[in-house]
Amino acid sequence: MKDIPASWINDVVTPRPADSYKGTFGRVLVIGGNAQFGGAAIMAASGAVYAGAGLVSVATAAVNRTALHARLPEAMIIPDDDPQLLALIPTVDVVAIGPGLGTDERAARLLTQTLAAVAPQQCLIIDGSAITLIAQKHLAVAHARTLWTPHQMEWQRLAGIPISQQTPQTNQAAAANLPGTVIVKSHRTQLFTPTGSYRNPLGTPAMATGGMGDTLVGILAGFVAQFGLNDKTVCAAVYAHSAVAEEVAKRNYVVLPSMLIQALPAYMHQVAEA
Ligand SMILES: NC(=O)C1=CN([C@@H]2O[C@H](COP(=O)(O)OP(=O)(O)OC[C@H]3O[C@@H](n4cnc5c(N)ncnc54)[C@H](O)[C@@H]3O)[C@@H](O)[C@H]2O)[C@@H](O)CC1
Ligand SMILES: Nc1ncnc2c1ncn2[C@@H]1O[C@H](COP(=O)(O)OP(=O)(O)O)[C@@H](O)[C@H]1O
Ligand SMILES: [Mg+2]
Repeated sequence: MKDIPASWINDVVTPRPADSYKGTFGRVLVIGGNAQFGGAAIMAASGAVYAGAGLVSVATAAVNRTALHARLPEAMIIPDDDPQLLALIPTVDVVAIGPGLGTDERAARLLTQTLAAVAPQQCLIIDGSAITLIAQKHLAVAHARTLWTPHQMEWQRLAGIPISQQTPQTNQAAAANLPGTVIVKSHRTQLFTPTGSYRNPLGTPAMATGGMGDTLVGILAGFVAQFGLNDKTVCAAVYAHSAVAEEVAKRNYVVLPSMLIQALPAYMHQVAEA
């Protein structure tokens, strides 16, 4: 397992072409946020918008509409029980499901519908409650372009490896049984792609606050939407999330997701101009 090279973020985040428009930078759909966890969907969508995704939509419980619009007017919203959602899914580049989704029957239905509707060329990010549901209900996922983002407890549920036995070796063996890339989040996150394994050398305990993983989902979605799905882009997104947090933590005891999101465009500018 090798550390993500510091140079990769510079390879990925480069100046934008002059003859571009919002369509150049991809479409993201975040599916999540029940009545209890609406903030998770807002943080994920914000991560995608502030990372530079061209267009971001959120399918969430209707009760979250006002809060989402007030916090993030750049995002479009569709109630998660709207039949039009199934027609929206094939129109995006990245579908990210799970932040704040919950694990009730309504959430399970949304998840199975989404898994069935995603097309092979689309990137699917599976996070949070969606991972817990897949583990609980033994749902089959065969989508090759999947990014899994479990924290250690979600990984225990999904892979069956107790947290105390999660090593690069055991994690790699379990990741090989899943399609796509697995990002096992911890204070030093590990990534297992079909072709390599990487460790994130960055991150700070100032990041240990609710919503930090939801934010990573958005940044991953924004990076993949703009820069394409490959190991370098995925590693760069994980690296950028922690690099921005380390920067903000130089002046702050705790880094809230909203602080990280706010600081992200300046960090990407600095990287692109370097
Ligand atoms: N403001 C919001 O709306 C928030 C919503 N959230 C959503 O809440 C749902 C439940 O997720 P949770 O992760 O809170 O609950 P989970 O029950 O899935 O996981 C938390 C449990 O895992 C244990 N754990 C062990 N190692 C861990 C590690 N390295 N990192 C994290 N947990 C570890 C914790 O002690 C705890 O018992 C998800 O859909 C998530 O997206 C959370 O992101 C928190 C913020
Ligand atoms: N002590 C720490 N050091 C470095 N990174 C951390 C630390 N604690 C949490 N993180 C990062 O914060 C994120 C937490 O994700 P997760 O537990 O899914 O949060 P949530 O579901 O509340 O949004 C992960 O990216 C993890 O790597
Ligand atoms: Mg999480």
